[in-house]
Amino acid sequence: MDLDDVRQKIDAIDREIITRINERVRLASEVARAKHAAGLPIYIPEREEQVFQKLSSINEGPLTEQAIRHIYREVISAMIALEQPLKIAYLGPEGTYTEQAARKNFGSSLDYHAVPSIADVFSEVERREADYGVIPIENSTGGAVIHSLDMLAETELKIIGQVYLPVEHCLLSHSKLSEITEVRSKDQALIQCRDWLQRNLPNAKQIDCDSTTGAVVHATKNPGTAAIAGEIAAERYSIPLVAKGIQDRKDNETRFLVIAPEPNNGQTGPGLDKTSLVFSIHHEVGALEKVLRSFSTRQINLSKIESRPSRKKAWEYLFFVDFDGHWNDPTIQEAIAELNSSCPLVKWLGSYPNSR
Ligand SMILES: C=C(O[C@@H]1C=C(C(=O)O)C=C[C@H]1O)C(=O)O
Repeated sequence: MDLDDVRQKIDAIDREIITRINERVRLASEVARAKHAAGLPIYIPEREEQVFQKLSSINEGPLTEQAIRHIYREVISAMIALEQPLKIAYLGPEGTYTEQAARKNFGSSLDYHAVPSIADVFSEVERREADYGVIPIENSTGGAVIHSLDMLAETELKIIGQVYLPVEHCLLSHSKLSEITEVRSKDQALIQCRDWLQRNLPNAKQIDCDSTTGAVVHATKNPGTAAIAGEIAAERYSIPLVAKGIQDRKDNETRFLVIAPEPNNGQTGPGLDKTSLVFSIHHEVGALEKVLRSFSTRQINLSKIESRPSRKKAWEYLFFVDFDGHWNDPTIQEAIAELNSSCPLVKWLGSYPNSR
């Protein structure tokens, strides 16, 4: 192989790619401006998912579907940033898994803003200080993030997207494993590493912190202490990795939600959307079963149900469900009409692309 020859070919292809990418950006900008003039949002999750789906169907490799998504995610992110400086509020501080999820969803060109609590993410978007918010909602090992569920029941904001992020926890410390007497992290991370901690640090004190990053900052200053956090935090705070992949399940994943002032306008397509809903029931025999039957008789697949105290009256509950399909699907509207006739509360939380 003549190296120079191949490199010349690569250079020519690069010229062509840059021209074509800029052509694509110009066209998307035109769409964006038209949307802006019509008072519509520039960022349309369901349209992006359609683009990603189309790309995977035409991709013949060797690049993977995921690699193609990453590349296009960045192209779209850069176009949006050219047109409008969208601001994304996320549960911080910088370096949290929620920041990784936000960047995975919106790409690296937007304006990211860390806030100290889940409630602050909601209020930033409610006050229009941020265009979108990103919050954790559930982990495959540790379960629900109850604070997020409680906030969703109260807010007028809508869920417009979801992000799944594989979560690999690391033990970070300036001390050796045998010298560690205290481990700090966010409660969910401690729960996800419960068995590992029991086996490897049975005598260490476990302390719950507001964020994994907060725990890392503490560990950088206090010998004998360790933090559980992601590898990114280790790099950012220059603290050694004592152990990697310490979560009890290798397939540990967290699901995050993107929240916005307005719901998505359109559907992604048949079988490609998910809907979240919260409802309450009367204290009657079979009330919950009746609701579930409204879904099952119509072949609507429930992917999750979670109950929480209503926080209005003792021993009254709210039920959070996720199911396949879009709020505007006629079959789903039929099921909702049944719920409305028997439930004191039925609140749509949003419909969004059911992408991984
Ligand atoms: C250009 C559009 O807007 C944005 C950019 C997209 C793109 O570059 O493909 C897709 C969806 C939107 O987030 C559009 O709605 O078509």
